[in-house]
Amino acid sequence: MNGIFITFEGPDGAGKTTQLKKVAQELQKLGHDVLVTREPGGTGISDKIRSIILDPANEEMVDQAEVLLYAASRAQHVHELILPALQAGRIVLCDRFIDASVAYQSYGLGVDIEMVKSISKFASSGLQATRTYIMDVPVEVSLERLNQRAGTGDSTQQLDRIEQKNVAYHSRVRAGFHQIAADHPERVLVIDANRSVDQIAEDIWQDCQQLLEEHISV
Ligand SMILES: Nc1ncnc2c1ncn2[C@@H]1O[C@H](COP(=O)(O)OP(=O)(O)OP(=O)(O)O)[C@@H](O)[C@H]1O
Ligand SMILES: Cc1cn([C@H]2C[C@H](O)[C@@H](COP(=O)(O)O)O2)c(=O)[nH]c1=O
Repeated sequence: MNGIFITFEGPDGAGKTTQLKKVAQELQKLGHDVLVTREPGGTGISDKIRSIILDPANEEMVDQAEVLLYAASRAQHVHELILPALQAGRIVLCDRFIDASVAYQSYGLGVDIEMVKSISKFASSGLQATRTYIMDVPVEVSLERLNQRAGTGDSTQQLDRIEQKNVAYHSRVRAGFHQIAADHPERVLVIDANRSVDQIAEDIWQDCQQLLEEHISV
């Protein structure tokens, strides 16, 4: 496969989308063919599944259904969109991927980690990111950012079913991301996201340039 697969992870409201867009702009300026996508979502079917998962009205959703719905969304996303893009040599920037299932469903909800990994591996046919940036901020900071964003009155930015969970849950998720980074130092870079947008972008872009040098022969 010729393309490069880069994922952005971290707690809700950490600033993933903001940074992903900046990286996409820089890459496009250099003439790279970039695909920006997200999980859950990215395809018609995956987006329909996303709306079921995140709907605050679905409060009775059991953990098993949650794991499988994320996996179903991922399966469609990987096979319909991501793999063809990578095969075509594109750079794929994805807002969340398998690490989110491990952090949220295993560390957050307590679902068996080997089960979550195994279901995710099946869904993605073993696809793994080349590089993952974990945006790390204290939970109070990320939740404050989300609350501020929700306060803008834009109905698409209201807190979803996962974002509405309590601080203890979000703290377990953050700790989960730290553990994932410790388990995969060759792939994962933890970024201090409790800084200005530009400072964070500078760190990520520096690493990205190195990644490009390693993966793209000129
Ligand atoms: N470094 C930063 N400092 C302060 N505010 C920020 C920073 N980065 C992003 N924000 C703001 O915080 C909010 C959340 O940012 P963003 O949507 O990028 O986060 P996210 O991690 O993608 O969120 P979600 O988990 O909902 O996808 C937005 O209102 C954004 O403008
Ligand atoms: C892929 C994936 C995501 N989640 C959670 C993380 C977030 O709370 C939402 C997605 O919303 P975002 O605004 O697009 O970040 O879903 C999860 O729990 N498990 C997953 O596998």
